Amino acid sequence: MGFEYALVHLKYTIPPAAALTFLYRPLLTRIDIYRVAFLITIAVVSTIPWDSYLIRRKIWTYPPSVIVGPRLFSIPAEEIFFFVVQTYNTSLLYLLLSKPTFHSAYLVPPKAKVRSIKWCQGLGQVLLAACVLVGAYLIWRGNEGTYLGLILAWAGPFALLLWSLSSQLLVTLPITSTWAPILIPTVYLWIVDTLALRRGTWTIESGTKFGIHVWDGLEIEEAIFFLATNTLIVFGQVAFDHAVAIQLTLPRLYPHVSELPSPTHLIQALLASPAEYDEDRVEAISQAVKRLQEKSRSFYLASSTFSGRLRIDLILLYSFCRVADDLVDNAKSESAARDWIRKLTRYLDLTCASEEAKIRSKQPDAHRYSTVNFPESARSALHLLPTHLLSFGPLYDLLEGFKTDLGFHQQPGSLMRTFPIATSQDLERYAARVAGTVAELILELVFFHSSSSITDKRRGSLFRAGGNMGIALQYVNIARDIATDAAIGRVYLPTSWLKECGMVPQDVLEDPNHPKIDALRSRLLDKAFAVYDQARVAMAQLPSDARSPMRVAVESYMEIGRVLREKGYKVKQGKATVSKLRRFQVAWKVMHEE
Ligand SMILES: CC(C)=CCC/C(C)=C/CC/C(C)=C/CC/C(C)=C/[C@@H]1[C@@H](COP(=O)(O)OP(=O)(O)O)[C@]1(C)CC/C=C(\C)CC/C=C(\C)CCC=C(C)C
Repeated sequence: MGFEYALVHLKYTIPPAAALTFLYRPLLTRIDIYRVAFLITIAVVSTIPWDSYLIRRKIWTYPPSVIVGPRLFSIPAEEIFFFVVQTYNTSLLYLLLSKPTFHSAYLVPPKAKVRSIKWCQGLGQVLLAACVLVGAYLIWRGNEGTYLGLILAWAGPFALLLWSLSSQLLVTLPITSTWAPILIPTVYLWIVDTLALRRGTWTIESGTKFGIHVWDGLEIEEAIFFLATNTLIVFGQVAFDHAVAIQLTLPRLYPHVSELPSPTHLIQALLASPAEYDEDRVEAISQAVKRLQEKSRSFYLASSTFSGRLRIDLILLYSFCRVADDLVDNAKSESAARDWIRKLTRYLDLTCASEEAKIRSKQPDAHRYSTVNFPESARSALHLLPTHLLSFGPLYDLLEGFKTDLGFHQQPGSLMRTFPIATSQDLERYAARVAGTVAELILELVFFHSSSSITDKRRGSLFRAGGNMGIALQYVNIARDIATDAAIGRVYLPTSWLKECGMVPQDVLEDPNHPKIDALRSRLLDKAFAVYDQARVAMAQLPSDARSPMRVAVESYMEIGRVLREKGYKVKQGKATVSKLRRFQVAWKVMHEE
């Protein structure tokens, strides 16, 4: 009896497990626990017969003096623990690194890459099938190829199966979701293995190995073993994400998705023919994520903390708001902008009419109308707005808010500009319309998708607080954009505030960085933080599954306001920016506060 193998765990496998648990804990959901437990079970069950065979054939051995004693099918308890802890560590690293990845966007290959992806998929299948055959041959031949043969013949079929089911994602996902979680633990375990072999904690017997070393002390078979097992774990996790993404993204095929889908349902989803997918929906979701990633780093980061269908619907809501705002903002003239608002209103009218008539088959009139009246790049954002879950009131109010922006346009033939934000009340009304409404829409999605029930009274108070929070965010937005808004002839600082400093809106257009304007920016930020401080208390009443992600969304935007209050902040494309590291720190702090 000895503790040498147990010490390997104490020194090298348990500390990373503890560190990864600490890092991932605030993001951990029930489905994460389920998937890790599921994979550990498969790893243990599939490895026991194989490992037991290896030990009985004395391909690898453990001197009795290094293990505590208990064995299962000849496998020391420490070894069984190894299967568990390795699967746990690699899975958690995968979950951590792939958190920002939105798997729904990868279900259909980009049209330009279809051929090269198909080629990679085929090549992968050929290589993995070749591994299985080579493995079988080496076992049949016996002697020094036996250990490698046993690794290839055991891991190869699992890898081939998982690759065949999920290569579409494995080929297209960012390497942070594939190669990184495979290679980081593999190299780490190579180092641990080298140390253990050198100390004699476990021994690979000669006669069944090639005797080739990757580096001094690391047998080629051991290197391949750890690479193969980590590959299987990551392939398994990707296949899980793939199956869940198919279910979540395609409500027509999967109207109801269980929070913890059974293995049968997961396999059925993976086996569903891609020909059945709603390709337009997948394509539109990919466009929406791209739009979010390009246009709002704060909400993009926040979106990765939401899960399930709520995450998809929030991204679709963002996409609609962004497209509508851009159509109006980028219009060449006031009348063109007014025309976009009229068209957007008409589109909502038609959608609302079909919603009321319970025509869910893609609202034919609205669809036809958008095809004729909107640019192609905007259409999918309109079509996929989850109107069946939203009230139309806030959507119309949002468009009403955009009308305020039209007040800034210069009248044709006149040098005079008008400035519609005359008082603090005008500012508040404007912010309530363009951002309070957005908060209401977000909350409707949260309430719909949440698993916990919530009373009407609480809903009402959350809507009120949410509306105020939207106002706070909009104040921050205005404080950040004083210079960029001035460049397009807009001044959202109330004219009455400017007057108190002896200024008129025209002065802001001419010199948006004037010291007096800095003072007004501070005044606006004080107002923003006062509203935020009051509204924030209500966030504790949000459904528990959405509470932290909602806090991340709010805090990462309010952080822009905190940056603006600091001297010498960094400006990118005319706007104050929050560094990536700082945004992560904010999200991290919020998630840990729970
Ligand atoms: C996580 C995720 C994907 C969230 C989606 C959030 C969403 C739907 C945002 C809509 C953004 C948008 C384009 C709206 C159009 C009107 C507009 C411009 C509003 C301003 C947003 C700023 O976006 P951005 O900086 O990209 O804009 P510009 O570059 O200046 O064009 C706003 C500042 C409004 C944002 C308001 C909210 C997100 C509401 C916040 C309130 C809550 C989350 C509720 C909190 C709940 C309680 C109970 C307090």
